[in-house]
Amino acid sequence: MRPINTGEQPPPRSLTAEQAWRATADRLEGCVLFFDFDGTLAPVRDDPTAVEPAPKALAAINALTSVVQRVAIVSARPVEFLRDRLASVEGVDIYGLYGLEHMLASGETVTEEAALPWVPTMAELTDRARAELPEGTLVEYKRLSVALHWRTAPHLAGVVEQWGREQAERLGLRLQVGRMVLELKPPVDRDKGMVIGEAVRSASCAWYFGDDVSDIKAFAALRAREAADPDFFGVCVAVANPETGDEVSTAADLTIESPEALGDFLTEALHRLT
Ligand SMILES: O=P(O)(O)OC[C@H]1O[C@H](O[C@H]2O[C@H](CO)[C@@H](O)[C@H](O)[C@H]2O)[C@H](O)[C@@H](O)[C@@H]1O
Repeated sequence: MRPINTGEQPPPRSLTAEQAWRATADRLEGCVLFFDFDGTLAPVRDDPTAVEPAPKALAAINALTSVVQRVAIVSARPVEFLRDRLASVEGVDIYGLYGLEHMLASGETVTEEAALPWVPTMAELTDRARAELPEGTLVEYKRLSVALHWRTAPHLAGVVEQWGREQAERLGLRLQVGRMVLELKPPVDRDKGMVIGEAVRSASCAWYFGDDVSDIKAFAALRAREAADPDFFGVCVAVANPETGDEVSTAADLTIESPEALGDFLTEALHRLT
């Protein structure tokens, strides 16, 4: 299947973790750490409701919140889900549904107004998907988007993709591919790249950790910020997996083997930065 919404792939550059942490140490007060959730912080599971962040990564993030200026999660999941999974971490900002939702410091969740008229469409689409798609498809309703999963029935990939494309055409929705999933979203201009582009305007340094093609736009936003301001230091980190192939790693500066290995990497980072 042809990838959708992958964004521009920036050229790779040569950077070691050691060099990256050293440059970060010089800019700690203006440094933001961004993390994707599924496949990055949380190991992939068959059941999307059963995932939990890797404990070591979570513990390191908790400690890092008082070392850098800001830590934020940027995910396709709803804010409510992320808030529940990250309940043990204090001081983390949350952007959900590709930035259609975000959580304020007060704890209140704000939804992008342009997306609200699409709530009924998503509910109807969910009902239709559950009625029409073959058994084995997992339909995940997320209020402002619908994810169609085939992880436990890989043979259904083609049928589900075809159905999703037809519905997107019929309803005027946008598509986002992911790891054994196709997501239908409102036609509202909001993606991880836009979230990052806005969030790093006043930062002097930022890291983005991601595993999937939707994260490449976030990488591109860091590259763009760096191109506009040579003093800004951005680091793109891929969390490897066999499903996405090397598309994300190719666009990244550094690659980490798994969410569990991310825990080790962040623990090491804590030692380097404190
Ligand atoms: O932006 P992310 O935080 O990376 O979210 C992307 C999608 O993650 C979830 O699906 C993926 O993880 C599931 C649980 O491990 C797995 O079963 C599924 O195959 C993966 O695609 C989530 O369920 C989706 O809604 C997100 O779009």
